[in-house]
Amino acid sequence: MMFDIADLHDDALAARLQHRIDRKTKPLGALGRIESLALQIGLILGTEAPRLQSPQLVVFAADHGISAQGVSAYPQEVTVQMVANMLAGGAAVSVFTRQHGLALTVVDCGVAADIAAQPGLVIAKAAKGTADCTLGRAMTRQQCELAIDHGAALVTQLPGNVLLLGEMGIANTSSAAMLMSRLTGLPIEQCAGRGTGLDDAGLSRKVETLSRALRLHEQAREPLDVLAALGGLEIATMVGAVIQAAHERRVIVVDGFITTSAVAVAAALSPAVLERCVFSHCSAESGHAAWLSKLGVRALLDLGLRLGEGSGAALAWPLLKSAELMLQEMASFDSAGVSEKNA
Ligand SMILES: O=C(O)c1ccc[n+]([C@@H]2O[C@H](COP(=O)([O-])O)[C@@H](O)[C@H]2O)c1
Ligand SMILES: Cc1cc2nc[nH]c2cc1C
Repeated sequence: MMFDIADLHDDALAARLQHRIDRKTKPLGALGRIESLALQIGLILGTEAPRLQSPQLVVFAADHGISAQGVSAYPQEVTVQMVANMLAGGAAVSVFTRQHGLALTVVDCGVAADIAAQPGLVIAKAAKGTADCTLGRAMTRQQCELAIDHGAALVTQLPGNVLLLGEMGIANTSSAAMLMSRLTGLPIEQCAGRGTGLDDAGLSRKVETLSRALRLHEQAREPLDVLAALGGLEIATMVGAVIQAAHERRVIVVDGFITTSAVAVAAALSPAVLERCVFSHCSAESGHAAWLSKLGVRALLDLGLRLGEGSGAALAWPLLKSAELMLQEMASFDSAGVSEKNA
């Protein structure tokens, strides 16, 4: 697995892209964040005329041993039930990917139950769920590395140049919150949220449980150790997918709190990964805003979303498409014969 991702610094290309954007028929800067998005897409794809091709939304699914501690508002079997729903076309991510013509793949990275082979499903199971990390490591180092390899191998098989991240896993906001706390140094109270909808008592119990797990794994400090001790199989698989996609210079669309945890681990291994990431939205999960700001990034949307699945990434897709088409199709002051700004 390659962890050294080159940074995208290309001042000449950045200047050419910015010039193209500035010559479009609009007051300077008037398309706001769509302009910076177009610049970013051009830099990732390494061209003044970027084309987004064959966008792939991948949902990484797995179960979490820590769900036995009552840290989620829903039971573990919802993971496999929602995978079935996604494949049958009835989940939010199924609807939004269909709406926008995005390819949808669901990956069983470690769902406790076995799922029958079927179209749209990839089986890349490093284990049948993680162990309860309040009692020991969530994954062995071997399982964790196998999951990372699965994610990288999967991306090499996907067409196109855009990867949209989604995930499904009951209790995975617990893993993501612990990763956030350990990677950022923020106290767990600022990282853990209500997830699928815990009440106040449930949230207190979750914070107490996660504090205990963090104390048990006090020694885990290096990114891959932290991931193995506290992470999830879907998160580890996403880490591999993100690193591979960054290496191949794909545009990576990051969804909510859990997909951010995978990107944060990947960025801890190789910071230039972040230059390839577009953050679709700021999740309503309470730690997400602080994490985005710690990472030094800004999300496109703020819609109160807290679903996961890649639903936010799919909703943000038309904005990426508009940024691409702005560069491609919008006239310039010269081509349209529009008068320039007053001197
Ligand atoms: O993406 C988010 O920001 C997000 C926030 C809260 C919940 N989720 C989804 O809800 C599940 C995890 O919530 P929980 O309460 O079981 O830890 C998992 O399937 C996620 O996809 C996702
Ligand atoms: C119903 C349901 C759908 C989900 N999609 C992603 N996480 C989820 C959690 C639940 C509980």
